[in-house]
Amino acid sequence: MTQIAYDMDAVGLFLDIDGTLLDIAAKPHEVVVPDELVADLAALSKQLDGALALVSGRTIADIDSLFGSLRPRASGGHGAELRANPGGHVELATEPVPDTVREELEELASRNKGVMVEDKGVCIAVHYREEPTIGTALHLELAAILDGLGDRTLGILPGRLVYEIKHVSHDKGTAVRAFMATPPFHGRRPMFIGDDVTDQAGFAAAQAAGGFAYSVGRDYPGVKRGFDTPADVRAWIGATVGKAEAA
Ligand SMILES: O=P(O)(O)OC[C@H]1O[C@H](O[C@H]2O[C@H](CO)[C@@H](O)[C@H](O)[C@H]2O)[C@H](O)[C@@H](O)[C@@H]1O
Repeated sequence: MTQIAYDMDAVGLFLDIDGTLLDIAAKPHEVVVPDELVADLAALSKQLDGALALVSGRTIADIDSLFGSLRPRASGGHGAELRANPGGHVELATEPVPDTVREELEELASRNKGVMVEDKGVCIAVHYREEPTIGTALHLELAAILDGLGDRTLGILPGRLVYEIKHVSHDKGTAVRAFMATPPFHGRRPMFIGDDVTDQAGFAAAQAAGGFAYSVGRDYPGVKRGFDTPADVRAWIGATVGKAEAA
């Protein structure tokens, strides 16, 4: 199901990855990126004069490892990394998470079965997909770690059976604003498509700039449910590209 009937010509498109473009997998490296999706994203980016960016909690290096030749405009690490031009320089908007935090998280994972730490440098994901029932207790432990270190620049962002330890100064909203300030996005209407709590800053930034927000598979206040599944998003991208090619 797709609820988007907007003329894409003047849009700057921001796409989340996990749960939006890609089906959720048991482990981060087990996601499947269809070849057709890579080709369709390249065609759609061209159709939008380059005004398409992937905006993810993953690092840009990880995005590149998944999307092969695409090397898209992108933000990684929840706004901490920005690549303004395809295949270009990756700018870091924040410092890496301090080693003291990293060490505490590794120690926590070592004594909690089912907790997996994904160290992304600028942020750290603490996954608990293998033990979904421990979410509340894990959040309390993470909050205690950050309180103990007294570092108010870091916060906890909940995602899909994951807590992201990240700098509070940057998120998907800061990434959208940074892209919208420069070509080829400047002067277009932002459209953000995402599925997760972590996408809410992106939804809000797009709407605040006079644009659109569409959710995938879940409802968020003030956001239109655009799609039921990532397969629907992929089909919509394919159809949008197809329509342009047929015109
Ligand atoms: O902002 P996104 O592009 O949606 O990325 C969010 C996080 O995605 C990955 O974790 C999530 O997807 C995994 C694969 O489906 C799944 O196994 C995990 O449970 C999810 O939390 C990624 O590992 C994180 O680094 C991203 O922040």
